Formats: sequence, C-alpha cells, structure tokens
Amino acid sequence: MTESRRPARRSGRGTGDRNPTPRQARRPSQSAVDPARTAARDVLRAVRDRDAYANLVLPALLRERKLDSRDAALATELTYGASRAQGMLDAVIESAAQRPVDEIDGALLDVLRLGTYQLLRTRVAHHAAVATSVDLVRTEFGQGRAGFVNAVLRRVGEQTEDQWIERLAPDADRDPVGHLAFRYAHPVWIAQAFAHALGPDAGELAEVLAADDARPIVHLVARPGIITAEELALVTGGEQGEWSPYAVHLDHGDPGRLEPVREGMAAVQDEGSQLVGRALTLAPLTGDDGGRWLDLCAGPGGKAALLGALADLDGFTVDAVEPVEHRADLVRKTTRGLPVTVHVADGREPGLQPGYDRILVDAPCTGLGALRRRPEARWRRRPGDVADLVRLQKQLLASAIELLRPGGVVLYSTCSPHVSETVAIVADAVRRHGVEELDTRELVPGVPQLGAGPGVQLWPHRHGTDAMFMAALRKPVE
Ligand SMILES: C[S@@+](CC[C@H](N)C(=O)[O-])C[C@H]1O[C@@H](n2cnc3c(N)ncnc32)[C@H](O)[C@@H]1O
Repeated sequence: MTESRRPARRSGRGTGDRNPTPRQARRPSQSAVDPARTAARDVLRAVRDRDAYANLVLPALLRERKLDSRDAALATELTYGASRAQGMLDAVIESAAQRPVDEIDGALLDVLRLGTYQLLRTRVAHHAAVATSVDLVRTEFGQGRAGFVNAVLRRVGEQTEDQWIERLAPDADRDPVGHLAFRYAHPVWIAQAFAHALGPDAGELAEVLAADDARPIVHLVARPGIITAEELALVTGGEQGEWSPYAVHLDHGDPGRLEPVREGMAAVQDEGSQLVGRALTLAPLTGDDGGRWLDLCAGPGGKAALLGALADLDGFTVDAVEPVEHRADLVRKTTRGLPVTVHVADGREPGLQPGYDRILVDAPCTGLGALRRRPEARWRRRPGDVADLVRLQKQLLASAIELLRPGGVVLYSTCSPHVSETVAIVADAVRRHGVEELDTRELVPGVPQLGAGPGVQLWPHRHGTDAMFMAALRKPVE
C-alpha cells in the first residue's frame, strides 16, 4: 500500500473499532430496513465470516426470503458490485475513516462497503445510500455505531469516484499497472499477470480490467442434438452468441427458472468454455476417431455434458474423472441420459485403460480468467497459490498424455490467463513428452484476434468470454 493510501493510525479504540461486541447484538437481523440491502449485507457477511461464495449464497437467500424481482436485482447489483470493487472501496473507506479497515469491526465494514459502492458506483441518491446504511447499523448495533457509519459515508460522498482515484491511486505515469489496478479494483499482482499474458498487447490492460470489472451477462449452452441455439434464443428471449454455435446470451432474469434449463435441454456455461469443449472434438487426429473420449478434470460437469452430447451424436462414449465426491455427483447430474461414465478418482492415477482418442484436461487453476463471474475471488486468491497448481497441472497433463493412444489429442485448458498456468505448462509438456503442439486457433473457427498462436487465449474485452486458455497437443505415432 502506498503512503498516500495508508491513513494515520489513531490511538485508542472508538466507535467502529474491532472491540468485541456483545453476542446478542451481533446477530444479523432481517430488520425493517429494506430487504435488498439487508440481503446484500448478509451475503457480504457470510463471505467474510465463513469464506462463503457470494454467487452460491445470494441466489439461495433471495429464494428463501422471496424478494420481488426489483429488490432481487438491487441486492444482486450491490452484493456483486461491492464484492468486486472491495479493494478500491476499502482504500476510500480507510481514507474517510482515517483508520485501516482491519481496525474496523467487520460487520460495520460490510455496511460501509455497500454504502461506499452505492455512493461511488451507482445512481442511488446520496441521502438514500447513507440513510439506509445507517438504518442497517442502527437496528443491529444502536445509535453509537450508526453515527460512525454516518460520518464515514458523508465523507465518502463528498467526492466522486474519479476524485478518490485521483487522490488515492498510484501515479499513472510512474506506476501505470498499479494505477489501473486501483481504478478497476484488481489486486496489483493480478493486473501484472494480465499484462504479462497480453505481452505485446499490454496496452489493452485497461480494457481487460474494465471488462472484468463489469457485470457479466449469462451465457447458456444449447445441448447439441436436443435443442438448437436458435430455438433456445426464441424460447428464452435471449440472443445467439457470436462464436459458439451452441451459445445464447441472456442479460436479465434468473436462468435457473427457465424451462429448457430446468429440463436439462440447456445449461449455464460461459461461451469460452463451450469453445473449449468443441475445440477438443474438432482437433485433427492421426487415424480415425475410435470414439473413446476422456474428461480428466470433470467437476462440476459443464464440459463433460457438452462432450457427452456431441459424443452421443456419433455413438461415442466419454469417461469423466473427478476426485471430489460431491463434484462427481454434480457431473452425474449434468450428464444424466448421456453416454458419460463418471469415475471418482485422481486424474494423476485414475486406473483407466489407456488408448483414448481425445482427452480434455480442464485443469484446476487460479480461475483468474473468470473473476467477473466470481465476485469475491480476486481478493481471496494469493500469488502463492500459483506454484502448487502448476505442479498439479503438469502432473495431470503428463497423465493425460500417458492415457492417449498414439495419434490422439489432448486439449489442455485453464480458466486463467496466467502464463505459468498456460503457455509454460504446454512448453514443458512438449519438451518432456515429445508431443506436437497443434495450431489451436484452427479449432475455434471464426473467432478473431487470437494472437500469434499456436495456443489460444480468449479475453473478456475481445471476445466477451471468460479469459480461457487452450492448447491442443497430439501424441506422435512411433
Ligand atoms: C476447472 S475445474 C473443471 C471444470 C469442468 N471441466 C467443467 O467444465 O465443469 C477443475 C476440476 O478438477 C478437479 N480436480 C482437482 N484435482 C484433481 C485431480 N488430481 N485429478 C482430477 N481432477 C482434479 C477439481 O475438483 C475441479 O472439479
């Protein structure tokens, strides 16, 4: 943190500090305060207290409390917006409160983040943003703490987001990546990883961070052989995607309530993930396709279901490996009725008969390419996470190559553009295992701006997809 962002520490502990609060006063309440902000506050609290995932807690809570569609939309915007922008909001709160956020009681900090988000990034009237935040705190903690929140938010509201950025962000000339990271609310190490992955196109960093910071629209996949994207778009009122022949984009509503989704004819899946599944099926083999396909890291089963539907059209089969029991269960559910066999096993030693024609290694990764869909993830991930994942990724890819028949193809993919997890893993496999790297750009026909190849890196600002990476490797015929 720079000098300018670190406010002077106050001595003593006033209202709003980390003093333990009496137990009975700490229980979150469904107060008389408006239900949207109460719901948003409760989700932020679950994320902070229990390491919960906002995108799992919020929909369940909206259903349980039966919020009408207007309140649900506001709760969603506030929860996800405040979660994504957390680093920038905290810097503003620290400055306005004149104390580090880790000295502010967590329950108050949740409300301050929501209030600050409304003041800086929404059109909610300032008096409403402040008054509703103060109400949330007063009903739970009483007047004293409400007064602290009131004072901080009034100070926050005295300046616009741009003015706060001007005041608190690192200088754009001296530290351009740090400046953009602050402006678009990303940890600096993640912005650096994106700049590194963009390479000669690092000038696009502002665009990728901005796209990552925006509310993403829902992508649906139309199950091949069951419903076409055109039909799905008609039924749902969505629009067909530009790149995947199965994609439909929806910019409103709860996809879980759509009939085609409830009946398993369609599912929620980013268009980039659809392109990955399809690319595996388009890769040129040496020799005929014997119809034995494998998904080595299958949970929760989005790509296994797409592969299963495509395999079904040709009378082929898919084995799907997932070591985590409850995730293997999800794969069973998403692939019901398809020619997919689920194996609960470690992909490094799955105990399967070698000889597969096509294998997908959609490796466990940092997920830095899907941050727009996982609101709090960017603040949870640590640079140190990368090394352990890289080790696992290399082992899984080696195992897949072992399981391929000569002339078969493995598609390695990650929902991360971090070069340690992408091109470095592929280069290592080519060197160690003598596999041939194919021009993967040819496996995503019609998609522009794919760079110099041979691997494919998709980007939200270019393609409207998550930042998926994929590379196709063919095992030589002896
Ligand atoms: C990126 S996700 C795969 C997403 C999946 N392909 C889809 O489209 O739904 C990675 C998966 O790999 C699983 N995994 C973790 N360690 C593994 C291992 N040693 N062998 C196989 N899979 C593993 C994780 O549990 C997780 O479900």
